[in-house]
Amino acid sequence: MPFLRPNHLHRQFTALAQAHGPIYKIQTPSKLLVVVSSPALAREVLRANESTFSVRPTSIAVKILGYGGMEVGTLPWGPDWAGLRKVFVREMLGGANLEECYGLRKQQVRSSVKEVHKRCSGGEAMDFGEMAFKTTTNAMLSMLWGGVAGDDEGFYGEFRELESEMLVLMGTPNVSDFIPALARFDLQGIEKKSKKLLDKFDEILSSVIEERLRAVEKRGGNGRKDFLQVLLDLNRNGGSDGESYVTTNQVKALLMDILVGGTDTTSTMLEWTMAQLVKHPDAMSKVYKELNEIVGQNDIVEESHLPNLTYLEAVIKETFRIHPALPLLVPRCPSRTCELGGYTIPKGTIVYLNAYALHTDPQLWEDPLEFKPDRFLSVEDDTKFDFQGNNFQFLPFGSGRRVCPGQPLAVNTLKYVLATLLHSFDWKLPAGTELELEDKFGIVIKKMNPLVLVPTPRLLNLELY
Ligand code: HEM
Repeated sequence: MPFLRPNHLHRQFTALAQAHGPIYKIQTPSKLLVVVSSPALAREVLRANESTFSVRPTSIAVKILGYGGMEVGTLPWGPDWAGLRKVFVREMLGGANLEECYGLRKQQVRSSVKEVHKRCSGGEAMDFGEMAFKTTTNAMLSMLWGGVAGDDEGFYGEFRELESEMLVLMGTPNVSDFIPALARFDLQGIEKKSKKLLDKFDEILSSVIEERLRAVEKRGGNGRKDFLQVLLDLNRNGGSDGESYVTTNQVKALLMDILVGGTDTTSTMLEWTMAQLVKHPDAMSKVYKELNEIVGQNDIVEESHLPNLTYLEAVIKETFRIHPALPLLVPRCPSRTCELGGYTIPKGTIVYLNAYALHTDPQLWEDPLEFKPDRFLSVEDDTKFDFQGNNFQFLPFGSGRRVCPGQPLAVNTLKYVLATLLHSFDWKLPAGTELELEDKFGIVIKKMNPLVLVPTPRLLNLELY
């Protein structure tokens, strides 16, 4: 334990697997951690024994900030989790609903293009990651509650601050979690800070809900079917199956799932993908060629173009392979003592699946640390390396019954925003600067230094901006 370096944990876990094999344990003062790093063992955890491994370890901060452990990510496997997950997957992120929200996403993405274009005229360099975060957050917020607050700079700033505070609290190792006897002293103040932070989030969510209820009462409905309205309808009437009723706190917890689970992860991947493209001009030229062929320079990118952008998809997959946003996925816990790889795993052990180790294993991938998107094009069966975790060599969104339910939304948003920003602008490093790809550890693995780029318009028709 004292030898672990939090800043390089996924790489250190990978090196330990090379020395000690695909399953090993780390003993902390009160918890046993097990790290798994082979496709065969990942399959055992995520598929063969998935009902045993469908519980997540939780922490004091995560529990408080998830409305008392009410959100999909922390609920233990069982009817409550299954009910909420069904609402999430079918009612909110189901294909038809995602399509219905396209107009809302598009509005936000086009407004980012406008803003970048405005800043282009002076040859200004910009922090690409910051812009990616803002675009993604606004796109998500517009789907959540119609962008009521998404256009508001003050709200955006406040949200940005609250979210990063939340990630810090969730990611800080808490003595109270490791030594429960000390929990009542809250030595690091994490419990107190988490409660205070939840109050702030709750104030925002309550006011958004109240505002919507007032609007609906006044106008008899505002005609919009964003996620908030879907949830409020379920809160009032239940679902079409006569079940799927959600309480007001569950509505808030589900909104938090998207706000916190969806924005930082997706925008971080946008930044990494752009960084890899800037670093690899050959791949960048191929992306531009594909955009010219599929979209053309006299049109704008629409989501209907996305299925045909196969090279861009390969670039995105290759980026997920080398820079998985959650390299250790979200840990699991066996609900009973069981066997894994010939070892006994006691109930309650924290099991990490090291996706980074699987993604960079030289036995599984040729030149694993090289950026080669073409490797995803030469796969005959295109479901082989899908984002659903059907191949245990490639697990950026996990796999099995607890696979990331936001995956379709995340990949769609990532592709759409990236295709639009690339189609509209050329992106270069400011003169005299160099690009490095160092990362920093956190709940989400981000670039250590911001990606600063200079955009130049590439479309001749100015009306397209
Ligand atoms: C690039 C973006 C994203 C990445 C890399 C990512 C990755 C993951 C991973 C690895 C897991 C754990 C899966 C497992 O244990 O097998 C997960 C779970 C989850 N993700 Fe995502 N995610 C992303 C975007 C999103 C979005 C957009 C949402 C919401 C709209 C979301 C909501 C969730 C939730 C609620 C869970 C918990 C599911 C459960 O425990 O049943 N994620 N995500």
